[in-house]
Amino acid sequence: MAKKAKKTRAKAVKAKPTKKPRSYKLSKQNKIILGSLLIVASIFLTLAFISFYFNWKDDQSLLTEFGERNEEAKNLLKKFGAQVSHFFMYKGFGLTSLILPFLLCLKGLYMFLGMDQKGMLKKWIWGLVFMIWSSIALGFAGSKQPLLGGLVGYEMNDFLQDYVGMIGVLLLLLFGLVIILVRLFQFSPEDIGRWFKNKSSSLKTDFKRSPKTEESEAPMTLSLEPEDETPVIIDTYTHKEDIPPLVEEKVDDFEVTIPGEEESEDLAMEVEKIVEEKEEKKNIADKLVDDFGLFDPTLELGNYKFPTIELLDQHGVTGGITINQEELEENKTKIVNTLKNYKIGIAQIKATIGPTVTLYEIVPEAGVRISKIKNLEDDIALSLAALGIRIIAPIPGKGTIGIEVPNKNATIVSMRSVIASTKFQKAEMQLPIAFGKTISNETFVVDLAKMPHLLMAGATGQGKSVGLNAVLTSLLYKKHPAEVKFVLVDPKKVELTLFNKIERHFLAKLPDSEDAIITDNTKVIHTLNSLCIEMDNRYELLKTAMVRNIKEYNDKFKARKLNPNDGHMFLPYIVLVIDEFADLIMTAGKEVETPVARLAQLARAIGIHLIIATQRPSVNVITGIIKANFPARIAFRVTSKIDSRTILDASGADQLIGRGDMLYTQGNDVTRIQCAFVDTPEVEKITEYIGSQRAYPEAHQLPEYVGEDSGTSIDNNISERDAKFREAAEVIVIAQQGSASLIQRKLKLGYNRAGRIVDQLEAAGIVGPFEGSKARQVLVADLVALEHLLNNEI
Ligand SMILES: Nc1ncnc2c1ncn2[C@@H]1O[C@H](COP(=O)(O)OP(=O)(O)OP(=O)(O)O)[C@@H](O)[C@H]1O
Repeated sequence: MAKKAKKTRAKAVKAKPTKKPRSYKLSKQNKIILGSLLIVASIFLTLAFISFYFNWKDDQSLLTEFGERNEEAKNLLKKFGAQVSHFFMYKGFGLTSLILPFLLCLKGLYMFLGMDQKGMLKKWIWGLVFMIWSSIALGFAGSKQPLLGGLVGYEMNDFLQDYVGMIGVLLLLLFGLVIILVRLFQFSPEDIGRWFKNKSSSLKTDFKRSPKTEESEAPMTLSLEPEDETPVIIDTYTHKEDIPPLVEEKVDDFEVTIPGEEESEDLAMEVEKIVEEKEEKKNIADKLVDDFGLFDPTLELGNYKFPTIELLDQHGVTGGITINQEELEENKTKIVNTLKNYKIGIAQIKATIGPTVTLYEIVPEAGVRISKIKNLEDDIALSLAALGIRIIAPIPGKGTIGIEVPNKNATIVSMRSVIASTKFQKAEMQLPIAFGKTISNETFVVDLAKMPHLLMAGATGQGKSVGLNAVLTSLLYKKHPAEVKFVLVDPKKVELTLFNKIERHFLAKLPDSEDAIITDNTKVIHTLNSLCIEMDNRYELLKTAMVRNIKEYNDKFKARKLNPNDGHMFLPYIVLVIDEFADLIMTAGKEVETPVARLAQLARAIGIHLIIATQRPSVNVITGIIKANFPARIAFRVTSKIDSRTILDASGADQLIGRGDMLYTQGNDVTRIQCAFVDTPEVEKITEYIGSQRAYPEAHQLPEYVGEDSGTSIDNNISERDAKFREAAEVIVIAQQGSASLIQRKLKLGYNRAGRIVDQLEAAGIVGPFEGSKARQVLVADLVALEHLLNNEI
């Protein structure tokens, strides 16, 4: 109420005719009087100051005896002059105090002549700045002459010298000079050029001017007046008789000087300098960033602590790989001898020791065929009496042949060592993953966002689950809950359950589902379709933001260039992990394959990345379309060469030794890596550590997906009816035509779903049975009857 009353009062005030503000403008006469007073004062001060400069020592003693009439001051303006000058020159600004009477005189002249005083305040401000600057400059130049810079100049100079020294003061003064030249005198390098140009051209015209032209044409001179902000005036009058008398008050913006009789030949043209309008360089986004800083997505869980390295265990021996010299020598001799038996000479041999295998690089003698060595793989394996020998002939980009021989004592690469490695800690990647260590014992870190999806395969018990845990652990150690969300699909129901603890931090789920970790096949289909919707939504957001990928989008959002009121938000990466993909394909087939393929094809730019693991890498599981969209693949040990080819498009995975020994490819090169080992208790500790911290109110919500399969076929189960059942019934009853295509059109549904609804309508007794090409009969006459029927059902 009070507000309302206030508003009406405000309106009433508004409605009143606005009072004219009182004008404090001086009359012309008063302006002349005040102007002359200022001019007189300025002359008085100038004379007093100049006279003080020469007589100040003599008049010093009189300053305290102002009332004494017998004492006479030497100052031209006597005692008063001496007092005032002492105040301004001695105690004030020294010689530069003369600027003060100059400014007074300027103001007085403007008033006296009734000139437009626009810009006068600016002149005063800059005049005073100039006075202070020159007082310091004079104080600096002549510190022994107190009257040069006055007390102000002396003290300020002294103060500055204490802090920045002599050179510092000099530099500051130079900088001040530049400011004054630019702001007060509007000085710019072009001005000098223009001034010289004008000078020379006016000289030229002076010389060239003939008496005839003088009569007919008035010469134009350009003069630059920096201070005035009035537009350019071009005086184009050619005859002095034509010049109309100008009333000064009326032409506020113009300064026109009417030339006298003898000046008519030099009719001046003033060119006003145009002062560029100030450009507003900062837009709203920059201002918001200035005020609030960049948007910080992690702010909601600002106190979130990343898991510590102590949560991970040091497996196996500490202090890296131990080199067994004997083993090395033995293997070398065996390789050399075996090759010698087949008449292959070796020019050079070099060993690189890795955690599980040692790579022997050989350079064969000239003329040896590479294929010959490749064919000896089994023979070499036999002579070395070892499993898991792999021959790489030639090693890409090296021109040597590699023979990988497993070490007798494999070293476990613990997750702790790879997480603690500088390479991982300093990785500037969007989704960094530390897989393990390469054969040359380097930590292998890749960016999942660049892969952009990962296919993982390997026979049972070879390290897939550990590999998945390594991937998830890497992300947990590097990413804030606001930056990444996991969608975990685990048909085995046991592998990923530990991650339940971080549901409200890191997991994403469907709106109405209880468990964040998906174990049931129909839910998987819903989730995959929901992710497709999320993908489409995100593309829409990217389109409106006019960016090409999630990184650019988030950067733009952080820079506050996207308005949350328009639906924009910070987009976390979504990592979809599917364990036992074969199992899903076997049970759900196309319904799983289609959304997975769609996501794999399109989701890379909007930050949804897929990791799919399978035990059975057969072609009906890893179909062509999936394979084509998963360039990054990992193969743990598989049982056959065919499986190896299915995953890697190359053999080799069948030669691995298991227990985390894996091959990674992201295109052509295949890298052998020992996967980092992270045990279940470690994962438990990490998830507990994260889970015990403050979390979001709920897991990240994926968009709702209403499956076309909702509802069951013919049985009349009310609770399982499609959400659109009632609407569809109404459409059918109104149209009195029982066809699925009508429902499809009116309710914008898919064919399958519409068909299922018709089945449910039949079960409910609303439409009759299927009648071939004819539409079904509608058994309910009108909406009232329909209402009655449906209410009775309940
Ligand atoms: N990187 C590794 N380093 C050392 N040992 C490993 C590594 N990865 C796996 N292992 C060993 O192999 C065992 C089986 O690994 P894991 O459970 O990951 O196999 P899997 O491929 O997931 O099997 P399944 O498909 O049957 O679930 C582990 O218990 C562990 O002892």
